[in-house]
Amino acid sequence: MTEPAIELTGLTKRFGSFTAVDGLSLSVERGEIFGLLGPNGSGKTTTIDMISGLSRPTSGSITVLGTDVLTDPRKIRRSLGTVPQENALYEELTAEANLKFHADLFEVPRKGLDQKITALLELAQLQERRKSRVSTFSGGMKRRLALVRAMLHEPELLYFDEPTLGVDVQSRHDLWDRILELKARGTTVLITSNYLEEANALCDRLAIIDRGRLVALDSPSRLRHSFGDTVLEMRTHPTPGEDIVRRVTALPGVVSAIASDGSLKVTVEGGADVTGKVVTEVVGWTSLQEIQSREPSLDEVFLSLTGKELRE
Ligand SMILES: Nc1ncnc2c1ncn2[C@@H]1O[C@H](COP(=O)(O)OP(=O)(O)OP(=O)(O)O)[C@@H](O)[C@H]1O
Repeated sequence: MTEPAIELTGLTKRFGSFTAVDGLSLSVERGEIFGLLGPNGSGKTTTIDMISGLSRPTSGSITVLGTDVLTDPRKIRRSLGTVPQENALYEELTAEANLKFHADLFEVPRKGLDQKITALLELAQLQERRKSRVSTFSGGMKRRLALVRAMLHEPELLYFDEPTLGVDVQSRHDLWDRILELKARGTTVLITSNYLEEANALCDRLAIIDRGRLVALDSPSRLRHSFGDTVLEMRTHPTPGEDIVRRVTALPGVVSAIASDGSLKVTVEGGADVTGKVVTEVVGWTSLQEIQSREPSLDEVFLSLTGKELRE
């Protein structure tokens, strides 16, 4: 069996008496898109810095593509492509010059470089803008260029920090397609994101971390269903009081019930049977004007696990 792309065991980082990453153990399989999610300050960047060999753990171990990061951080940097949040492109240079500059930095052989740049600009859908200055690009175009620049030295593992932060909806979908294409070519992709819809659309598996600890790790769909099967959104008049919320919460199969502003949101497990009981209880106490049922969202799972919204 091939070893995982990344394996963290008991990874811990302390800054003085503050523990930023606290005994984190997980593995990222080769060829998957893996998302690291957590509220602000939960330890994502600190974890990535340790995986990239930029910062030393206080304790624990990290293996990347079979190599111990602590003994050979230079090797890791060569097998890792990184797309930082701020792109770090040279705005006054053309797209092509940016790629050539990076190729020199990573000692990419000159032979075949032009063809490689052409192929990457095609992947980024920027072939027509090869000779344009980056300062004339939209946010999405810059993000796509930064992505293919990180692929120049053909890394097996790509780290993408907040892939679509600050880009418009159309560009977001383009970027997602590019990332999925890289996965189809066999690249392992690690992303950090504050955007749950993105994590849902892209990731095979997600790790949710809070205060430096792993609180959940699974596929987006299994994470959603670990929280309940169905969310019932009910519009009522008047807003249900605490006593109704308590009664509904006590029903078998009810995971949670929250009342606010003329509505009651109930998460249930167990389908129509439970829904019927919830409705009977609610109509006994207040007037039910509308009911909708849907799948739980990742935001709700995240909130229930960490007590915080992901985007603050
Ligand atoms: N060099 C440092 N010295 C002291 N504390 C630090 C240092 N670097 C990070 N921290 C603290 O460690 C915690 C985790 O920070 P980190 O940047 O890893 O979080 P994050 O999950 O990446 O947050 P964000 O989503 O805001 O980028 C924070 O409380 C931060 O203040």
